[in-house]
Amino acid sequence: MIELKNIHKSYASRDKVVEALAGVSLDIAQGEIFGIIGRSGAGKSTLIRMLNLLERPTSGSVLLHGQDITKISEAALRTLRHKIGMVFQHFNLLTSRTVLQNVAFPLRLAGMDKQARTERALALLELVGLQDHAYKYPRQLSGGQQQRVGIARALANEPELLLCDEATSALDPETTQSILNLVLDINRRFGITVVLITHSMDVIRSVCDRVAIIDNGRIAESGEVVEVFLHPQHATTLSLLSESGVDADGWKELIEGVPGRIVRLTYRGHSTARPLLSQASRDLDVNLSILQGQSAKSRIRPMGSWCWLWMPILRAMSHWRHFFGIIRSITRY
Ligand SMILES: Nc1ncnc2c1ncn2[C@@H]1O[C@H](COP(=O)(O)OP(=O)(O)OP(=O)(O)O)[C@@H](O)[C@H]1O
Repeated sequence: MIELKNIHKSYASRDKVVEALAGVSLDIAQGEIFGIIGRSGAGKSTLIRMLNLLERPTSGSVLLHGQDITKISEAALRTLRHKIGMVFQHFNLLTSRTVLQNVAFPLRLAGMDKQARTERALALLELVGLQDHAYKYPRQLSGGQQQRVGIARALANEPELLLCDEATSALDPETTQSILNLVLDINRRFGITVVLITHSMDVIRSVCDRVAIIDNGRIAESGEVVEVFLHPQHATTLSLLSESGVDADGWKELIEGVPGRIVRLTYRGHSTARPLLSQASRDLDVNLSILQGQSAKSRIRPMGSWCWLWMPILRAMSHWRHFFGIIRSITRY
């Protein structure tokens, strides 16, 4: 649905040029929730703003359904933006307008008559669970409620793409989860493609199908969330994972001084809950010891597990593969 091709973006400030994006290429599929994560200053906001051309690339192309939107007229771009909703970190609501007026605002800009836009805004408020707050002002709502208003407003023109720019960063963990559940629900019910940027791997794990890690204006790595969590490659990914409690690099210390073979097994999906290791130990007659392991959940399904095993006697790896069948990977150290 969206293709970014070799995007560069430079900003000239008084004494130097900052290269915010240095050759970013990405594909985002229709109907998926795509997460972009990186440290502060990595280029996330610049990147997400390329998708509706709030920022224009210095070079490179942005293709939406195959059309390069950097080349379309301003009038065509205005029409296109109606089909792209955006949710902001600090909600960006009009403080002097009621909740209902805030949600109806984009409909007014699109020329819808008053009765129709009031009906649609009320339906949207019901969708986000705020039907009883229509005539309040933003200041009378909690942060989480204000973000629900922001989401209802972003959905007003029935967008096919929803951009979430740090939409949960100003919220506490419980409210964050309820907003993420709402985003997931909207994605499932209406098939809206969602691109979200965040600092948090927990946000990525909770809702995203795929993720790109951005570092210093470049894509450090990208892929299915499960794969990136189970097989992180880049130092930034490892440190972001470690901050969210996934010590994906801890095995290096474990290996030092341990005699025998060490293998790392990863498996995913429903096999996560099966007693695979004890079964394997019995059936293959090997002794093993678990040095470290973890299992985690992504979106609504179990994401998978990994563990490092110490095995004084290690049978042929092919036996293991045959035995588990569903094992994702076996790495031998
Ligand atoms: N309008 C601008 N003028 C000059 N430099 C800019 C501008 N916008 C962004 N930058 C610079 O580009 C780089 C990337 O900024 P960007 O806001 O995209 O990062 P970010 O990953 O979203 O950071 P944060 O998580 O802190 O919001 C930074 O070095 C930033 O200072």
